[in-house]
Amino acid sequence: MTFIEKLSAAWEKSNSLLCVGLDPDTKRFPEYLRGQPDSIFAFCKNIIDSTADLVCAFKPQIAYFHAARAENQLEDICSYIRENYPDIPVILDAKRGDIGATAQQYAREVFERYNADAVTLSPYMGFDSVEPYLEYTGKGAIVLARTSNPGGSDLQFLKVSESGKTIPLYQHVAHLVAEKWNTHGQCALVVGATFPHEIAEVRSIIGDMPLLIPGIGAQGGDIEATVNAGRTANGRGMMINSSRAILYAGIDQNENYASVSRQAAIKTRDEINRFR
Ligand SMILES: O=c1ccn([C@@H]2O[C@H](COP(=O)(O)O)[C@@H](O)[C@H]2O)c(=O)[nH]1
Repeated sequence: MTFIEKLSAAWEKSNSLLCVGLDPDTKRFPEYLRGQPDSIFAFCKNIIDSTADLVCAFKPQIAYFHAARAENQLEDICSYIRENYPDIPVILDAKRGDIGATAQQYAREVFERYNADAVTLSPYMGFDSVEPYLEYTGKGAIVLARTSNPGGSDLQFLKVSESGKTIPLYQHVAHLVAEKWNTHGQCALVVGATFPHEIAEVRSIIGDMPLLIPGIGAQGGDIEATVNAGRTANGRGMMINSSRAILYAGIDQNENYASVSRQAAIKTRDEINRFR
């Protein structure tokens, strides 16, 4: 099954557009897990088990695993999801971008070592930096267009000329991905929930291509405006990510933290669904 087929089936089965982000910050772990071996795996496993029926995807953020020298635990988490929740796509948030030869190695890492269904990519180095990921023909390539952080405007709002028109760079990226880079139909784009106007602009360029939308929850993005701007005609088309607001909702509850995370995920899913 390709990434897009798996995502479509997950939207259908879960009736959810929520993507839970796995950003395990050991400093924020509940007391009982701190200092335990493999605490990152244990923390994420509990979150996964308590939210799996509420999500259309999980998105591990690779930086948290690298910083803690915990790549082996990332491998275990990706395997755990595949074995126990085979219908849920795993998006590895790595924001890769490098020359082709190096990109080949990164693509091996994400698709062979971690066996993720999709990866996030920076478009800054152009098509040959993205191509090695596209060669894994059933896997997803999710390209940054308009990121959720304020500093994204430094570059993404620069005006470029395309077909005689002047448009912001993030729109040019959306055109490139939709019209040229989507060689196997497995591409998607990242647009932040903190910029609903830009979500609508990108949606008008890319048709029904999926959007990965981080920025609700801890970053304060507006769920109603996000859904109104990004949904497709069938009320889908989005993986709306929340990480910290779900992961750490209940850390003061110690062993019960994951049940509080579940409540936070239910609330977020339901709020998203209210506006679909
Ligand atoms: O534009 C972007 C692209 C990726 N991210 C990532 O999403 C999550 C957001 O975490 P929250 O705790 O829900 O704020 C995190 O992994 C980022 O690296 C993003 O925020 N913005």
